[in-house]
Amino acid sequence: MASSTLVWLRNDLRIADNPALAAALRHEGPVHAVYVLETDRELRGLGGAAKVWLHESLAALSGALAERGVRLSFREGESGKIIPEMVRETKAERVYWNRRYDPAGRTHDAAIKTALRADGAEVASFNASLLVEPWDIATKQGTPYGVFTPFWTALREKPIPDPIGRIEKHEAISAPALDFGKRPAWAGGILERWAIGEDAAKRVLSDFLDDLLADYPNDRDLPRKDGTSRMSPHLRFGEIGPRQIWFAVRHLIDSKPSMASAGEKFLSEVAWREFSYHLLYHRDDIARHSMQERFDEIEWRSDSKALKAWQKGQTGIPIVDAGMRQLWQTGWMHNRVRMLTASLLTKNLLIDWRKGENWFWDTLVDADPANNPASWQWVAGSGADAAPYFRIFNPVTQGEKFDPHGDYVRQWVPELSDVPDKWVHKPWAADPEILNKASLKSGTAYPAPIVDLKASRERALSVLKR
Ligand SMILES: Cc1cc2nc3c(=O)[nH]c(=O)nc-3n(C[C@H](O)[C@H](O)[C@H](O)COP(=O)(O)OP(=O)(O)OC[C@H]3O[C@@H](n4cnc5c(N)ncnc54)[C@H](O)[C@@H]3O)c2cc1C
Repeated sequence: MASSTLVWLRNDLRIADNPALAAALRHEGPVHAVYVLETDRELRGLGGAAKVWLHESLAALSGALAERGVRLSFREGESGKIIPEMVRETKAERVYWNRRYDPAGRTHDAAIKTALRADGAEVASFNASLLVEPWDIATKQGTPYGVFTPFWTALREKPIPDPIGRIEKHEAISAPALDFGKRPAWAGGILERWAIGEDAAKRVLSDFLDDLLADYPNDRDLPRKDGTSRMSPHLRFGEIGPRQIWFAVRHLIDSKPSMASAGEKFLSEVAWREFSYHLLYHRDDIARHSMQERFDEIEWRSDSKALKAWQKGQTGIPIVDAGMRQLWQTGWMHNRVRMLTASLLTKNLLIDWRKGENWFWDTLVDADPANNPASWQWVAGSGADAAPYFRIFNPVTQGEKFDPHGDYVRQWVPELSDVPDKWVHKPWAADPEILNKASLKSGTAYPAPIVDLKASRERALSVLKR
């Protein structure tokens, strides 16, 4: 009987354009796949919302793999032990996986690779999750990029490999039942909102390109509109890869040149993800260390009451509370509002960006090892190519600009449903009668702001400029 191959799945939960899986299926013998929910101490474990997504995604993938003759196993524990065990159990002579790019993950994988090779296995790794490997893109001086725009210019010059076309199939097997344990009670809002898995990812992309891309440059900043792709959790778990997105947009532009500028804008956002991965790969643990060292000297405030109010969407600043409630209920938040909530925490409340990053890590379905810390550091001002420390978002004027009629606020903060547009982003300035009426109607009073926006802005400027 031909020898077997083990595919170790991580952030690549798809059949199409999955180089490790495609390589395994080119061999004749049995192909096994495993996902390990890793508990190794040196690795960052998944957050709660991401785990909910993961389980649904694996359940969908298990069926699709079985149709191609691949049995998926789900294990929880230390991958450093489980992968060699699986190799023994399946008598695999080959082990394939797609790469990850965080420093701890890379060191971990390199050690596993060395141990497996010492035991005689053939081990190979591939690129499933980036357009260009981080070591294949560098400045003229040969150094990594620290600024987005030249990075994007360089990326556009690079040849992007076509997604893998045909994939071999082995004889179908029946899909194994996977045991993920009990689903948390709060998962309902996430499962209601999202269709999860590779087929859903393809549908979401195609609907976005057909219906929303043309208006994306304008609509992407309006939180009430469904004007962005919502591809982020699908990309996070690799239910779709960036090469598939890249070529779908390029083909669309070729067939419909009027879509060129919207298509380019969308691809430039996908390139921000690439840039985050470039930073993740080249910098030292961006979830723990500020990229600009002086930010690790800042005396951040310790204010657990304010942190809790922020997490629960009870700060009294409407657009911030709307965003934090959207996050809690659906596992996702609009990009503009992510910036505003992060700015309130790190600037007005002067709370360490890592506290916010951790909360997002636990509550976002798209919690991404590169995008999350890189974006938090961008807002805090501590990152590469970050907003300068003195750029502090004003959530009132931002709300008035991007949610002019307060539709987004009213959707997530029902206490403000009856507050007129003029006051919806600054209810503290309205006649108390108006607020009393609104809270009587909704049955809950909306809190007063936990921080004075003007005074806290001054405080942030004086602390951050030191
Ligand atoms: C504080 C903060 C935390 C964030 N945390 C995450 C995170 O954990 N995971 C995550 O995927 N994104 C994160 N982002 C970036 C961005 O908000 C999301 O990628 C975007 O809102 C996802 O929605 P979408 O797929 O509809 O985006 P679209 O506008 O449709 O963009 C398409 C894709 O491009 C990428 N992209 C878009 N904007 C950015 C950006 N600013 N930076 C990096 N990549 C981008 C994403 O992969 C996204 O799915 C964060 C932003 C901020 C300000």
